Amino acid sequence: MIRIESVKAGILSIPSCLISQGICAITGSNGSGKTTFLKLLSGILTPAEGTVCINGKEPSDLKVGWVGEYPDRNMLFTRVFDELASPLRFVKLPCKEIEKEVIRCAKDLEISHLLCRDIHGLSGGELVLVAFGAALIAKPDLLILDETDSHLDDEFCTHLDLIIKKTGIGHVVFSTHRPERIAIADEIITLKEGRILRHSSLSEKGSYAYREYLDDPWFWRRIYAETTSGDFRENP
Ligand SMILES: Nc1ncnc2c1ncn2[C@@H]1O[C@H](COP(=O)(O)OP(=O)(O)OP(=O)(O)O)[C@@H](O)[C@H]1O
Repeated sequence: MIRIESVKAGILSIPSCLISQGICAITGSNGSGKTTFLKLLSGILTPAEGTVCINGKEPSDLKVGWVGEYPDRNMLFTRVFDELASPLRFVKLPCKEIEKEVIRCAKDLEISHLLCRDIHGLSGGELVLVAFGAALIAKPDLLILDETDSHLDDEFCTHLDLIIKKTGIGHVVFSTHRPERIAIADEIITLKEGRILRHSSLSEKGSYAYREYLDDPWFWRRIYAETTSGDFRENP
């Protein structure tokens, strides 16, 4: 559970907010505070007032994975293998174990063929997968995706969604400008000028009759199930 109480941080002003375990989408127009909100959850930004508590701990005490819109800007190594291995090398895991974990991670993400490649020659989608792998390999308590889907096509997003669903990470929080991406979310927070305009949850099934469909996760799951062979069919 993520618990935000009486927080003021940058543009954000949030009296109270609870986010259950699962996948949470953050939406809102440009400059509404989405990245600031994600920075607050990750511990990159400390609130000027109030508290943020995730599973009973402060964000700085958690393992957080972060994948941004331009993942190569945060990559430290040239070879894909080394980038994936870096979080494990930093915690001084034995070499044999690191190699095993990197190979497993690459296989899960279907990027084994990229392990020996230079990151500078990768496509945007491939870069996202490598950044995603480097975030996942450390088994984070919280995975944050900041507009990671901005430059990805639908098929690629579906691939990422299935991986996200399989990770079993307690909290995944992502920001997006693409309404259909809400299909994967269990909760949606819509920000406006640093305030929470709406906070919807899948557990409120049937409560959307008078709301805008674009904010309704059930609406997008139904569309998703009707238009793909994805594995969210059981939900709508
Ligand atoms: N370090 C900072 N110093 C001053 N203002 C900031 C800082 N970081 C963000 N802001 C401002 O806070 C507001 C919200 O920014 P933020 O990046 O959180 O919005 P966003 O919803 O992610 O926007 P976008 O969709 O355009 O990426 C913006 O007006 C931005 O200029």
